Amino acid sequence: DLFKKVKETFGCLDIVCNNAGIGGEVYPLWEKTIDVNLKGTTRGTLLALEHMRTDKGGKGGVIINISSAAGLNVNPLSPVYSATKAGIIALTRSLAMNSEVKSAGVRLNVVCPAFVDTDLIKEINDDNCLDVQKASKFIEMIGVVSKEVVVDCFMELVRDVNQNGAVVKCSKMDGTQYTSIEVKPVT
Ligand SMILES: NC(=O)c1ccc[n+]([C@@H]2O[C@H](COP(=O)([O-])OP(=O)(O)OC[C@H]3O[C@@H](n4cnc5c(N)ncnc54)[C@H](O)[C@@H]3O)[C@@H](O)[C@H]2O)c1
Ligand SMILES: CCCCC/C=C\C=C\[C@H](O)C/C=C\C/C=C\CCCC(=O)O
Repeated sequence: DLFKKVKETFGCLDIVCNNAGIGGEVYPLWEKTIDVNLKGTTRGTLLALEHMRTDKGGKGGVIINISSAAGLNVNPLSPVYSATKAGIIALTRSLAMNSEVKSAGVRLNVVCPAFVDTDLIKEINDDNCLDVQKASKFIEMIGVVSKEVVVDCFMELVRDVNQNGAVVKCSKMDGTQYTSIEVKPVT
């Protein structure tokens, strides 16, 4: 598998980004959206952890998952997509706050971009959006950030060893913001 090959080639696996994602709101595409976005990211995260945890022979590291502002806010035009992205935030934060994962030297953070200048928003259609006309107006209102803004945010979360469980939103309108969600400590 890919992670094994990385370890053989470079000696360890220390940075993983789960980025793959699609939009799809009609049957059977909405089920594929859950499979790719939520199940794919979950599978990638759990597998990466197995290879990175110091208590399992890894050297520690950081996992960055790509969610969306649609996972933080509501998105009436693509509710299934939005649900998958909310799930990614919950998965990432929960694992980041797990004491065994923390002790094993792995950090997990999540990036939540609003609209970004990529193929995903160029391909908005009746299959992945409940109202394409409204979506175009919505995108115009929210604005579109460049890929570089998202990459900068990603790199900051990789480099800053103090960041664990961070949820960072980047949007044209509000810039890059660390969100704060109350955590009730589990005893
Ligand atoms: N573009 C945006 O406005 C925006 C905003 C917020 C979050 N995101 C998220 O950013 C991530 C990247 O998307 P993007 O905007 O670059 O769009 P994109 O369509 O350009 O890229 C998506 C990538 O996912 C890959 N992919 C899709 N299904 C896959 C599968 N089953 N297995 C492996 N790879 C698969 C594609 O090959 C493609 O490279 C996604 O998770 C997306 O939800 C995008
Ligand atoms: C609107 C239809 C989107 C269809 C799915 C395709 C692309 C999705 C791209 C992004 O992930 C959507 C991101 C953000 C939109 C949702 C909410 C915006 C909230 C803005 C804010 O909180 O500042």
